[in-house]
Amino acid sequence: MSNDVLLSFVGGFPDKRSVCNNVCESFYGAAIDGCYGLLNNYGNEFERLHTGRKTEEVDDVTVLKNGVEGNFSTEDVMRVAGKMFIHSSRRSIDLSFSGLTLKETQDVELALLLLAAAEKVGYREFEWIQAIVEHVSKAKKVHIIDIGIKTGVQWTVLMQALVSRYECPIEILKVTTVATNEKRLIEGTGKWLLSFAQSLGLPFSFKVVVVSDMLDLKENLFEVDVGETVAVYAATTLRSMLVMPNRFRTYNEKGIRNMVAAEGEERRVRHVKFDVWRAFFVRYGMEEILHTRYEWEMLARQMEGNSGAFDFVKSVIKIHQLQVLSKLQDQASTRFHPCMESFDDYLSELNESFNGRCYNLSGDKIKEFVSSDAGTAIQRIIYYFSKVMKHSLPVYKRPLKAFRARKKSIDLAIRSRAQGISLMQALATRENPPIERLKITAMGTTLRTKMEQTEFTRTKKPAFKTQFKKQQFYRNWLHSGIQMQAKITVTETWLRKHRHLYDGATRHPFIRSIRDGNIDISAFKTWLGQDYIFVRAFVPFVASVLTKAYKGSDDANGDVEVILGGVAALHDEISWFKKEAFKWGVQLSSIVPQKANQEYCRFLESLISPEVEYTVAAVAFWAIETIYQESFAHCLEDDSKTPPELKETCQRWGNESFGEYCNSLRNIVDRQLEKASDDVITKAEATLLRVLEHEVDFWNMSHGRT
Ligand SMILES: Cc1ncc(CN)c(N)n1
Repeated sequence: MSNDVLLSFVGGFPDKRSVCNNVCESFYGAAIDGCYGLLNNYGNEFERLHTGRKTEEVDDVTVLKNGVEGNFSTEDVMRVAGKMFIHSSRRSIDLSFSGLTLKETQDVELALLLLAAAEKVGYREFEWIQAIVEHVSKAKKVHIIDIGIKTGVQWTVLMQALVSRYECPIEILKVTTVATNEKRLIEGTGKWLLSFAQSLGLPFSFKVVVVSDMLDLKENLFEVDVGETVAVYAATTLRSMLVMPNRFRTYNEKGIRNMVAAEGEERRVRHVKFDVWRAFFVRYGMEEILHTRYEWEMLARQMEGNSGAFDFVKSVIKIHQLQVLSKLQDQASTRFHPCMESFDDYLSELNESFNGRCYNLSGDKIKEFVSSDAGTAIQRIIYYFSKVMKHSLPVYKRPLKAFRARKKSIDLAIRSRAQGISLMQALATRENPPIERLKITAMGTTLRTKMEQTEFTRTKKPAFKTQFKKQQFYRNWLHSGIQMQAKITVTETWLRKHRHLYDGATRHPFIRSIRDGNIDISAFKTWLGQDYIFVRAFVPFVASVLTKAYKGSDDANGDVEVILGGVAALHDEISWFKKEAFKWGVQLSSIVPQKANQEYCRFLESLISPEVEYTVAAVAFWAIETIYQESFAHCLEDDSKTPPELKETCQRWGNESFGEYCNSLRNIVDRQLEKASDDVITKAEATLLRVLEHEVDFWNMSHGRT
């Protein structure tokens, strides 16, 4: 098959792609992966579709029989089904007029079922991440080699799980990805992941290995350190290799042939039954995961709770098995390859492994399929697995969809806390477009109290394990609804959006010099004197906010009390400045306010005006206090080297109760913003930006910079 043909194969899904946009990208990609082996022999037909030549013949299934009456091979079945599948969104093909016999028609229908079911495999990504989570549960240094990273959103799930681990705190997560092109895009992914990891406090590193060709990949390109647990993830690789058939073949076919087809010396791997497939998956770096408790034990347990996840992961394997089977059947034509002689054994082993555990296909139904004489073995297995896959319920479907949604406001039904948290964090760190609101609706009748208690906040509990225990309740949950809302607040959105500026204000070199213990004391004294002047100007401003709160808020939420506390604390603060100035020999009465300070004080004064809305003034107040809180708290972190004589200063703003006070201010602000007009929200955001700029200027001034 030529490159072009493969390209045209990818391009053969235009309608569905345009409908589903990004959400379906992996979906169809996976379908392509999964069906590749089944479809890759039908290049001529796909080529015709792609190039526009003979497209009219699509409906003419008899043509596809190549005129060989009564000799409709598996290949023919898959070719017709593949074509119908691609065109199914445009128009249906009525097989009754195709010249196919009833049996041939049934075969095509079965194959169509398989293709339709294969679509579902796209959501496997998250299942595999979950498997990785299990696999690295004892590892302190985790190194993910992601061959073909995309948005990277799947790693947020892993990050969340790693930081939630109690027993075995994670030391570092490394992600290395491979790029042949799109390096810039990948670096963007890396930046985003880094900021996500930072938001979780997770040590993280991201590296891109650039190769001009996938075949150049060598182990030593990945800087694997001693003690690292490495997981290789290649969710999208196969798909991308469709446009590079030689690569695909190298990865795919050699493995298959070697394991199941080669004989004598050539045959290096001798496995039978499941081992064949396990070995096959080693080629994709998946064996370890699929072998673990997760695959064979934990997932089996889930099945008792009627989870579709089990079917789902299995189905991924089975799809690939089908590829092999179809190849084998083609190669051996009348009988299966020696290693597959026990094909019926294989089926009955499958039967055993599913029996009693598989939700929809347990017991009689399995027996019915597996032991019936209907059709050929391959038809039975196609039918069997397509049914299995039909019932798969990929639990991460919605979060993934939601993350990729370009909307600013997302409303979705979600079923577990783990997903909720990951999604929230992923959304919170998403830059384009910044999320404004996430509304989560949980449905249920049983476990109502449990659901109501579910906080969508960071948790120390391993979220992934509990998630599946709950699955047995899903069906009940769906009967009636209770609502929970986990909002992304306006302030959160702003801080995300203006992260750079915010970090500039809270991690300024002046602050870092305190934290690193190399502060120039004269700079500190400058700051002390200037800030005393600032705080004096701050008093009337805070008083004006208090007045506005009294007039402007319904006070049901105690705004006035919180702000009054702030006013009262300023009295103490001014006394502290005097004492501290005395200690450092700073003559407060002779301090002349510098330009940056003057401008900041003027800005404060402008906010005192009654024309400035309470909400706008409150935003400024919250931001001013919070920037100091975050800055000085940074100097008190465990690894800081803040000089002892400056600790008290840092404590003043960096202490926890000041932090709580800032949180109360933030709640006030968010409540106000919630009901504010667009105009006020716009003004408030502009005010926040101005505060951030003034703060940076203030640090610059103290630090001796202009
Ligand atoms: C410049 C400045 N910004 C904020 C704070 C904290 N009230 C302060 N004292 N000085």
